[in-house]
Amino acid sequence: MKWSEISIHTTHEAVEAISNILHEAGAGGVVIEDPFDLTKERDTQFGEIYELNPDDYPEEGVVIKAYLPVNSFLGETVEAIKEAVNNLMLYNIDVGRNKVTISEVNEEEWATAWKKYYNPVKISERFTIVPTWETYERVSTDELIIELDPGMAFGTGTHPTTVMCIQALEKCVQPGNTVIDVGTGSGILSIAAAMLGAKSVRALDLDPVAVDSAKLNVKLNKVQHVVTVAQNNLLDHIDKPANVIVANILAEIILRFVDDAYHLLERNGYFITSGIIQAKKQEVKDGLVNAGFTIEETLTMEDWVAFIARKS
Ligand SMILES: C[S@@+](CC[C@H](N)C(=O)[O-])C[C@H]1O[C@@H](n2cnc3c(N)ncnc32)[C@H](O)[C@@H]1O
Repeated sequence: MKWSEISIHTTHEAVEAISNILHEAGAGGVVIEDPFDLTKERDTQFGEIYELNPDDYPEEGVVIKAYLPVNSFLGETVEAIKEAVNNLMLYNIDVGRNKVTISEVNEEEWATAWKKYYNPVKISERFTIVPTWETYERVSTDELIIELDPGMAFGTGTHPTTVMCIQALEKCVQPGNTVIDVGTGSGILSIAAAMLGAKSVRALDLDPVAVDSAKLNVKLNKVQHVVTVAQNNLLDHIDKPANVIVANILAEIILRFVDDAYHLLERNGYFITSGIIQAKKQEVKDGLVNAGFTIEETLTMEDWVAFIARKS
């Protein structure tokens, strides 16, 4: 298996939390390079003093390194790590420089390197995701094919959190529905909703890279007459009601807008939430129920959880 090294330059204060995030993201081994180690008295069990190479250590702060398997959702894993580290600021943890670098495959190569691990994949009853650079023959007449060039945005379609959202959309979206996709990334969920017959879909993301990528993929799949893509923070300033709201974002972020989602939904509307790790399952469930939702279904895949909640 091929590994990619992720390195995060941060503070002593954030070491434990970031190490946990890396472990949760599936990192194989975490290495901490702390300049304090250079000045510590050290000797081996045989009494020899051994030396560390100062070039391996940062002048200030700490560098945490971890190794991630190179697979079709390496991009998503790195994005999710960055997002989780940024979120530490919400808990008043000083993350310092918070400089994230990826090596082994460098950043430019990385944009294309993962392509060879990314093939057409059937991810639900009806949907198959096909990378733009692959040719694919439709297997059955009712198969829905999403062509995708995720670039550097999250959403190759193969990540468990995305797969569960698409499966949930298949159950919830009725022809003629209006849909809002919060944190659209590559636009994949909005495209899926349009292909399921939604009459209008709003695809929102805070990250301009995601907005550009979603616009490109929406055109590629010829659903631009249904899907509008815009830069937006969660549901801020959105006032048109919807039948379905879908959000594949981290638990902490979902909890910030459950009330907004409840108010924007039509009666009997669905709120599909994903991106939730097992440890946060109960907290999100409580948040949804407290806002007034009924949990219709809980989906799980690997260590991830998704909810289909309904406004009655
Ligand atoms: C895990 S990705 C999901 C991408 C895609 N929807 C999928 O399911 O594959 C989460 C996305 O949420 C976006 N995001 C994070 N915080 C946000 C916010 N406050 N408002 C809007 N989008 C946000 C990120 O930029 C990222 O593209």
